[in-house]
Amino acid sequence: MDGAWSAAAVRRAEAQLMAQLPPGTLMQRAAAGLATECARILKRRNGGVYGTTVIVLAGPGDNGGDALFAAARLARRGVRVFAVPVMGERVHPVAAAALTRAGGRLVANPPRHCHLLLDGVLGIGGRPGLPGRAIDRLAAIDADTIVAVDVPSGVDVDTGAVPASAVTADVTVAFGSRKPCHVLGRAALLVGRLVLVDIGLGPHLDPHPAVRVAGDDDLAAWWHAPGPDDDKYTRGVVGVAAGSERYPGAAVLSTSGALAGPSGYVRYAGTAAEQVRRRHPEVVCTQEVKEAGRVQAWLAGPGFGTDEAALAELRHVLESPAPVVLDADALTLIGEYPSVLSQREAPVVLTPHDREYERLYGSPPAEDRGAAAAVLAKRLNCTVLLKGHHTVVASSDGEVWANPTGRPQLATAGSGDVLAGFMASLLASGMSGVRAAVAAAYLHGRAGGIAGAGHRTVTASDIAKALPQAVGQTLSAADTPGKRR
Ligand SMILES: NC(=O)C1=CN([C@@H]2O[C@H](COP(=O)(O)OP(=O)(O)OC[C@H]3O[C@@H](n4cnc5c(N)ncnc54)[C@H](O)[C@@H]3O)[C@@H](O)[C@H]2O)[C@@H](O)CC1
Ligand SMILES: Nc1ncnc2c1ncn2[C@@H]1O[C@H](COP(=O)(O)OP(=O)(O)O)[C@@H](O)[C@H]1O
Ligand SMILES: [K+]
Repeated sequence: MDGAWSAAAVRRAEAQLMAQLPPGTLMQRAAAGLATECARILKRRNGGVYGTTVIVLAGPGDNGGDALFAAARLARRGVRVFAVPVMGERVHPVAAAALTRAGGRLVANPPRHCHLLLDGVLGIGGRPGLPGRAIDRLAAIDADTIVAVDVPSGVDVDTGAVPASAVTADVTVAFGSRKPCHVLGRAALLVGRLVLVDIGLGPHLDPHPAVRVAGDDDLAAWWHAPGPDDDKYTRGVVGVAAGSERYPGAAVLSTSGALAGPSGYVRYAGTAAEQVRRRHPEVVCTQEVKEAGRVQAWLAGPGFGTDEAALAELRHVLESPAPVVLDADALTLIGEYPSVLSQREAPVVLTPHDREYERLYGSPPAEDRGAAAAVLAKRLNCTVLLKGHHTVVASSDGEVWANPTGRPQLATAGSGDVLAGFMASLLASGMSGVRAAVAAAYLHGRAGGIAGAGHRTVTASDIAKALPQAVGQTLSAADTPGKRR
């Protein structure tokens, strides 16, 4: 499991590491990694490093120091470097001297164009928002590539919120570890491509990051691959209560998602039985939840309606001792009748988008989306998967995960139905609520990538079709492909 660490946690780790090293070592490691990445970008875009132009926006702290030391390394390779102090004249004095010694210049008025702009305004010591001079400079300079040093300046490092102006980077070179702003909220959209530079912080970081980020190895360790003694029941039976006469498609799509998961049997209960059977002959269909028989997990809600009949079906699902995923109309019903959840003991995963979140919580999610998911999870004693460009999962005891695989093509009608069906299958196979939510978002995002490769348009059906390949790719990429049950 990877993760993102808060500014305070990074500082604690840095303090431990710095105590073992000669002064300035860490900053030199950071600057060396940053200069290497800048040189790579300049070579790729301009065929070489020599003779290119780099502008540094330099703040007063160590973030500016990193940028200036890196720029000094570039200046020694023949890059024309112009550094602009953006908070009065305050800049890291030792780094500024190193830059001038290497032939770079500190200027108030840089050229209008540069091949690469280094954003060294603010790092983990920054409060949200940019100083005025930095905003003016960013607007006036035409840069081929903007590289943010550690974080895009102006973002809220610990939450990913962007309450005021901030830099939009093409590449962010982060030191030691990810920070929450790299993976959460609007800030994550300003990061561009993230490059991590190892400065030796790893062993000193708290084992519990502020935000967890799953990878292929986690998915493989959690995945329940069938063993020789398994049958379709022992692999888990998933029940899908979705669709209505008006929205039969939601039933078809959520059963598509469920069929792509690891469980051995999919039951469908609802009025779209005919359409589901026609599209998926392997699904066993009934008209009502009560007739469906035993399952190891339920999904309820997509295209379900919010009338009396839907509420009654939701109650039947919640009476079952099996874990459930509640999506779409089921979330609206929970918002209206929160008491239907009160007797629940088995795990519940809620999968709201922002409008559904508002129905459940009473106000839209805060810009700190990790905290927003966590407060709702705590209040309702459920796992919450808060959808968005960077989907977040929170457990009721405050564990927060950010999904690293999403992409905008996933924003297509019915995509959430596929996600919810797939998640219910993971739950039925025996995964915990949090893992099922994290794993479903991860593989759904990856399936979107497979379906949308080469800029192809993507439909929800395409995502469902790509899910088995996403699973295959993920398990093959990991060291240990799937555990036996
Ligand atoms: N501590 C270390 O050993 C290392 C730190 N590194 C770098 O150091 C950075 C952190 O440096 P600092 O702690 O000096 O902090 P910053 O460089 O982030 O800047 C802090 C300064 O900016 C001012 N400031 C903060 N927010 C502002 C705002 N919105 N508007 C105007 N002024 C604002 C503060 O008052 C303070 O003077 C990291 O992000 C990283 O780039 C790296 O060199 C790796 C090693
Ligand atoms: N801009 C975006 N970038 C990446 N993923 C997105 C974006 N917008 C939405 N998504 C994802 O697309 C899916 C949409 O689900 P949902 O809103 O429930 O759609 P529907 O109700 O039509 O099925 C979610 O997985 C969500 O995280
Ligand atoms: K920065």
